[in-house]
Amino acid sequence: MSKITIIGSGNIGFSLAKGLVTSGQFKPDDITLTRRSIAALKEEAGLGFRVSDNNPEASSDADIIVLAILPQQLKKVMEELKPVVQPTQVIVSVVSGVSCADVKAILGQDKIVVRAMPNTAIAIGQSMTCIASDDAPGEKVAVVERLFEAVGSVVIIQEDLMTSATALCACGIAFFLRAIRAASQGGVEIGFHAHDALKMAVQTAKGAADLLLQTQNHPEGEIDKVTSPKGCTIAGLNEMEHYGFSSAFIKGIKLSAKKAGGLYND
Ligand SMILES: NC(=O)C1=CN([C@@H]2O[C@H](COP(=O)(O)OP(=O)(O)OC[C@H]3O[C@@H](n4cnc5c(N)ncnc54)[C@H](O)[C@@H]3O)[C@@H](O)[C@H]2O)C=CC1
Ligand SMILES: O=C(O)[C@@H]1CCC=N1
Repeated sequence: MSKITIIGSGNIGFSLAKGLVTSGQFKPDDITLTRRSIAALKEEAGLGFRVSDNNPEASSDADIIVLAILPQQLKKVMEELKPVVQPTQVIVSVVSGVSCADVKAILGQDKIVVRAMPNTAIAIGQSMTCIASDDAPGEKVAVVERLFEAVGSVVIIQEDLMTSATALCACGIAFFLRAIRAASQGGVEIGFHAHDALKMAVQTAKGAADLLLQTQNHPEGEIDKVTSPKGCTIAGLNEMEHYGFSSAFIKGIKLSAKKAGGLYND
């Protein structure tokens, strides 16, 4: 069983830790979570995770070190870790906009660095995680692939597509959540109590996603099955398109991708 240290128990770091335990492949005791203050790690400690406010100490005996801090916090943390990180350890960075070369520039060219871009559904084993490395595919990348397969789906991509993956998948979960909220707000306007409207919108979204996952059909093919001629679905869809629904989604994803690429030196 690997020992994992997650530097930065924030939204994604803690979600990853919870997902790994829920997967049954790790015990809380196998995972160390760090923050700048121990007092901020009360919830983590209560769940049985190891906790620390000392990044070098927490990383020294880990098989896998996950960097899960903000891009702006990374340089300082890497300087702290530099004296302890070994070439036998696998460093996984989930930090947006920071390349493997950026990490190696501080931690050393002999280090194994793999980038991973998960989303917060990792907490329930439903992440879409993209993985990239600037090294030739090998056993260490396979280790990271298996780690993230325990908590969702994995696609291995070229490193230059990592900011695009950030926008589509990591930011993307927020975009779909906002779409669900909008649907539920529409539901309230047409007569449902908020909690019913939300439940209906959530299950409808889940059904749409599962339909595509299970049939592998194209969304437009499934939409064609819903839009009866002269019917109410096509009327609603076209009204949304007149107001720029698809265009707004595409523009949002493009802006997120642009922003994701520039966060390290922000
Ligand atoms: N939130 C998300 O859905 C995703 C975030 N990411 C990336 O993950 C990274 C973290 O993002 P979030 O979790 O959203 O941010 P966050 O702010 O929730 O988490 C960062 C954590 O790092 C801790 N931290 C700060 N300085 C530290 C230090 N010196 N030592 C130890 N811990 C320290 C903070 O206390 C905080 O708990 C970012 O680089 C982001 O781009 C990647 C994929 C998804
Ligand atoms: O908003 C952000 O910058 C981070 C990266 C991807 C998801 N959250």
